[in-house]
Amino acid sequence: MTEACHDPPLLTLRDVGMRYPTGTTALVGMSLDVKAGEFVSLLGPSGCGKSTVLRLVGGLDSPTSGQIEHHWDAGGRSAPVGCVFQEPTLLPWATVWKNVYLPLRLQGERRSAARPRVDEALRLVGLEVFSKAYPRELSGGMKMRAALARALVTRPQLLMLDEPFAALDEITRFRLNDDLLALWGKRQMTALFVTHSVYESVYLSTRVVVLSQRPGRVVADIPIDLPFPRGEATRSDPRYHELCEQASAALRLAMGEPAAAAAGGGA
Ligand SMILES: Nc1ncnc2c1ncn2[C@@H]1O[C@H](COP(=O)(O)OP(=O)(O)OP(=O)(O)O)[C@@H](O)[C@H]1O
Repeated sequence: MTEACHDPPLLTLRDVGMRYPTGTTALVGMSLDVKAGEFVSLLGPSGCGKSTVLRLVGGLDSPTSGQIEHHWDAGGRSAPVGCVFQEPTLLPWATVWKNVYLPLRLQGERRSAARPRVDEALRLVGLEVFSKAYPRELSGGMKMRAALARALVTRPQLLMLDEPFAALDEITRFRLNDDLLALWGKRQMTALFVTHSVYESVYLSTRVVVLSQRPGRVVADIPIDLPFPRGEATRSDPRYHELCEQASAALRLAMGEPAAAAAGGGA
């Protein structure tokens, strides 16, 4: 998928700092490029500012220093960003179909015009037969699929995911990892994925970016050269384990542990 990358980067963070009005400095000197077609994971200790990066990129907050540049394609019908959070945050009183339709409805699109895109998003995540179900009738994994469909329905140029599978059991998580990668390949998307899991970050990504303890900044940028498609064979590939060790060592250093411990540690 790295072949799909081209210049200029879709997203550039240049020396970004973020100090909240409460006085907490979440980010200092954070620089990052994300090229079109990449799958970049942000890995870092709890509270280091990973979600803050997503908030800034999504325009929910403005950095207190530095710049964020986007090179969105302004001509097309696709939205700049789509977001998926750890909680699926579906409207409980609306069917799956209406939940997925919501972003288009908010853009003023009529139901009949939106139907093909909503149906397509549901098909992409394998929920087409549950379109009339209510969130309470879905499993945790299915709710997350619905949240993914809602993020995909606007065909975002950058899909941002904030620990989307953290609350799911391991089997469901592995399955959703594979489904997400299949979608990423099919849609030729660009993804920015926040996770605490070294294994998940290496499995999914073309690059793993490790952040320091708060205030967050990039301390390691690890290209993941595992071939696609990824699957069960990837998890037993010695190169996968080597890269997991490398990411794990970088994370331990980021957390202030000495290099010797970092070199020997697991995820
Ligand atoms: N709206 C806010 N107002 C004040 N402080 C905030 C706000 N949002 C986040 N913070 C603080 O900024 C720091 C970074 O938070 P952030 O949620 O970005 O970290 P994170 O790496 O995503 O954490 P986690 O991995 O635990 O989800 C934390 O100390 C947090 O308390």
